[in-house]
Amino acid sequence: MDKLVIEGGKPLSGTIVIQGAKNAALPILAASLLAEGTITVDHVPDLLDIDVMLNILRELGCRAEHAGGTVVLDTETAHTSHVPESLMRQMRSSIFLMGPLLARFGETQVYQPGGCAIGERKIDLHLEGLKALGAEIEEFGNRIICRADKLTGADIHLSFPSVGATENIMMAAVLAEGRTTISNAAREPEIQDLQRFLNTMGAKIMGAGTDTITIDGVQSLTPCRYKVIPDRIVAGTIMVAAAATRGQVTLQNTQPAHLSSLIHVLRRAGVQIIVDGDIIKVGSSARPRAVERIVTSPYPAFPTDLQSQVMVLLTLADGLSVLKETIFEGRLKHVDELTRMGADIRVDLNAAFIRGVPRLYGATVEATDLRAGAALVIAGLAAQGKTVVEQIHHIDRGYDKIETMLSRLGARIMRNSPVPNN
Ligand SMILES: CC(=O)N[C@H]1[C@@H](OP(=O)(O)OP(=O)(O)OC[C@H]2O[C@@H](n3ccc(=O)[nH]c3=O)[C@H](O)[C@@H]2O)O[C@H](CO)[C@@H](O)[C@@H]1O
Ligand SMILES: C=C(OP(=O)(O)O)C(=O)O
Repeated sequence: MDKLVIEGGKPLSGTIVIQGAKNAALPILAASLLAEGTITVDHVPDLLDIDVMLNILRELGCRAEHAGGTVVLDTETAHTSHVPESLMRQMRSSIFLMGPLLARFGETQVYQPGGCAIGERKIDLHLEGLKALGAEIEEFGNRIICRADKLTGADIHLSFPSVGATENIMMAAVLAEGRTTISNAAREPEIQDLQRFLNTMGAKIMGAGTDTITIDGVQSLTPCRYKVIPDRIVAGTIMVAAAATRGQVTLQNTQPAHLSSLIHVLRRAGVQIIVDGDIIKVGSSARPRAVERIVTSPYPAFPTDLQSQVMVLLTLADGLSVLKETIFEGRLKHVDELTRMGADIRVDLNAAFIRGVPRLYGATVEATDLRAGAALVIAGLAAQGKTVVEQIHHIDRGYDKIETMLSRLGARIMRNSPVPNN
């Protein structure tokens, strides 16, 4: 099992180019099945989850290559709509295959998806949406069979603006007959990216980024070349790491508008942030200030995917901060690990009360999920002494060689080996 070894206490400094977004690339790769031919997707990060998605697509009969950040995918040869259980269980995003496979083959057999243990993560809204479009769905334990001779547009109201359900319904509705309207849709930037990708292939979708998305069904889609948006969560992770180590970092290839809620929180904590086009400069030399109340909520509010990273900054702040997690009921597992590093955090239901301490101390800690792992890496960078982060396959799901990225910013971090003395 790989580990990250970090010698903390060195401010991050330098310039970094932000990778393409995992959460945009994954649905885009699944949606490629809706067109038959060669699709090229640029700026696809080199991640475990992307490998799993490409393996599933290969298993379905597609040809897929991923080199130099570009995926070339031939979907014409896809010949089955059955996804093996072992692959489904490797990540949550395998569920994105359901909508496109149903639309293309008129039937699909999938399984309950896997993924990080951050909460129950039901898929009822995905299934209800597909049923509204005309699918018949049968569940046999973990196994789900969806069939539809024909998909027909429908008005679908989501009781919660689920990102994945919005995307799955969009993908299924693209080739349906007539108009589909999704109300209370999720508004995340990755949904806008999916709309742009599908429209580039000839779909007629409007409204992504608002809470009402309208999809006018078309007969077929044409393969295209497309570039994925920058990863706002990776950018946010680096911004917090820069602030927590009291460093100076310039981030290139960002979309600052996607990071407004984080920028607001960091400024409240006293971190200097300069935005210039697609560049964000983050600088901090003093102890951060506590932030009274941060609540994770659907976009454009503060993202759950940055909750654990920001918590690390607040463990070092002057005063008492409160951070409330409202999206996933099991996403505070990093608290115990941060406590091992000297943090003073009390959890009451879904709220963390964080009393800042002057410093954290290196320890051996375990990544319990993707973003919790990223948070522990930030804690290790800011801490005094050596930190070992275990179970880092979680981190590899979402960060393209995190140790290389951080080493370029001067961090003393190595995979599986003693840290260098730079
Ligand atoms: C690949 C991807 O894009 N992942 C992101 C996506 O996950 P994902 O698409 O899984 O997140 P959702 O927005 O669907 O889930 C949010 C909440 O809705 C609940 N829910 C969801 C679907 C459903 O059918 N029934 C139901 O009850 C979930 O249990 C959770 O409590 O959005 C999350 C919330 O911003 C992010 O943390 C993930 O990084
Ligand atoms: C929870 C996340 O991803 P997934 O939905 O793929 O598990 C994440 O990116 O933080």
